[in-house]
Amino acid sequence: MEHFNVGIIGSGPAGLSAAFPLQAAGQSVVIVEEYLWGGTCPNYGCDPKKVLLAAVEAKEQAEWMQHTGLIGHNEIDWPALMEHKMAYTDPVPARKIAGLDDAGITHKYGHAYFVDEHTVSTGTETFTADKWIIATGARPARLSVPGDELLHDNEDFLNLPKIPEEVAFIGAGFIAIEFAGIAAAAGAKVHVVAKHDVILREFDQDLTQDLIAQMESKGITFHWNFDTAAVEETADGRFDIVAADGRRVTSDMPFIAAGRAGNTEDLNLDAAGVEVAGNGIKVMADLRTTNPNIFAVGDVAESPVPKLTPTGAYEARYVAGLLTGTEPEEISYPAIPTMVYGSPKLGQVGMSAVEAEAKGMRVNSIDMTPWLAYWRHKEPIAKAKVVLNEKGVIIGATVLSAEADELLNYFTVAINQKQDKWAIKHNLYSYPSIASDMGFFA
Ligand SMILES: Cc1cc2nc3c(=O)[nH]c(=O)nc-3n(C[C@H](O)[C@H](O)[C@H](O)COP(=O)(O)OP(=O)(O)OC[C@H]3O[C@@H](n4cnc5c(N)ncnc54)[C@H](O)[C@@H]3O)c2cc1C
Ligand SMILES: NC(=O)c1ccc[n+]([C@@H]2O[C@H](COP(=O)([O-])OP(=O)(O)OC[C@H]3O[C@@H](n4cnc5c(N)ncnc54)[C@H](O)[C@@H]3O)[C@@H](O)[C@H]2O)c1
Repeated sequence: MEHFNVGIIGSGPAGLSAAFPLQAAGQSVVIVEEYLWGGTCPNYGCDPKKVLLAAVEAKEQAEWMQHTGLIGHNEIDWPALMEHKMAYTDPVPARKIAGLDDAGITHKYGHAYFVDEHTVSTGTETFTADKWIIATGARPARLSVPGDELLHDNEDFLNLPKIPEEVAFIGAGFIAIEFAGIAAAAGAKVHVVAKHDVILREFDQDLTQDLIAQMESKGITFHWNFDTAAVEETADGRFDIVAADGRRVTSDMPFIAAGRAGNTEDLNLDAAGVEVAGNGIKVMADLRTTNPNIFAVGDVAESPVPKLTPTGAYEARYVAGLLTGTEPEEISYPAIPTMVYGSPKLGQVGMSAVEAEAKGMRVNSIDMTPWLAYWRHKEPIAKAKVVLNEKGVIIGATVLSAEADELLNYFTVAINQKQDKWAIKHNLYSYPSIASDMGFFA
């Protein structure tokens, strides 16, 4: 039986982000993966979504600029766009394995489960390690209603060979809003089936109203307060999502986008003394599980941060540092930007405007549509709400715009570096650009 200093279960952004620094620090490392090397984000999550979004963004920009220097109508050629996406995603697993080989990290393929607190098996091979890191990620949460098995998931959407004429997304969170925008731009008739009367409940509900209006203007239909009771196949081979009150949403392909559940069940955690809590694995302030020799990071860890690629990778690097003596006994997180890649994009970092207003703090609400960076594309909507403390230091920002992802990163740096308006103006940025407007916010 092979023995390692550290074993890692799962090769997503979290698992891989632990493996490399541990190996570089002289630890012997084994990493086990049961499906696609690289995990959710690069294979069937963030990255393929953003490849598809490139065509959506180009199409939208061209539409805004009709008769302002551009003429002619662009359409998304879905099969060609999918081929473009595959050219990015298909090589991912092999590239990840090559990276592990280059670093000399042992990698094993198979479903890993605990035999005891130091021993993990894939059924065909068994290894021991002094410490284990669980980085098994999450999967789509399912509905316990009749017909749930008829629903497709994020991986199916991101691999669709052709875009159906009519699609429906159950859920009103990140995935439903992002995929609805992509499907609508690709020519599908789109339904968003929302359990309540809000979307993206963790975001500014003033700006989500603008986002809803933008989505409706693209023909997306919202079905509010829709309590899904069943999914049924119709006589003509289509699918009905049926509400408890009898309403029906019919489409060619219904998708589930109702949150994610941590992959905890098939790990035989009891054998290792690891407890689950809520939607994942219970962790302490140093990301140790209830077994001090076993850690959990990323989507599967019930840590108090949004479940995103950067947060998972950050937790993994922290544990690697903790195990090699370079990190303290408690993790502390920097400001975490969250970004919904909708049409337009909506992102938030630091203190929200709602929280700031409740505390009587200063919030600058800014309409950026006349600003050069937005006006030149004729962007229909571009708004920011910026929270400043009593010293004029930016402590929070929410942005709604096609450019929100890049702008939010500058706010994130400003918040982490506690930049006041003088510090912000002390940076020189290429002009004119999204960044060169930073001085206007403080
Ligand atoms: C559609 C979609 C879009 C997203 N977009 C974004 C985005 O734009 N930005 C962002 O920051 N985040 C985004 N996310 C979230 C992001 O993908 C996750 O937060 C991130 O992948 C979590 O990394 P992880 O390593 O914890 O888990 P994962 O990436 O899920 O990796 C876990 C790995 O563990 C493997 N595994 C599980 N159980 C076992 C086992 N028993 N044995 C062996 N292997 C096992 C799995 O096969 C998987 O490869 C998106 C997610 C989805 C679904
Ligand atoms: N841009 C990004 O960073 C990004 C993009 C996609 C996914 N993600 C990650 O993946 C996670 C999963 O995305 P998601 O959109 O599935 O989840 P989510 O948590 O963002 O939203 C879940 C939605 O499903 C709804 N819902 C819950 N139970 C329901 C039910 N029984 N019937 C109908 N609706 C129900 C909720 O009201 C909510 O609107 C995100 O929370 C995020 O961590 C991130």
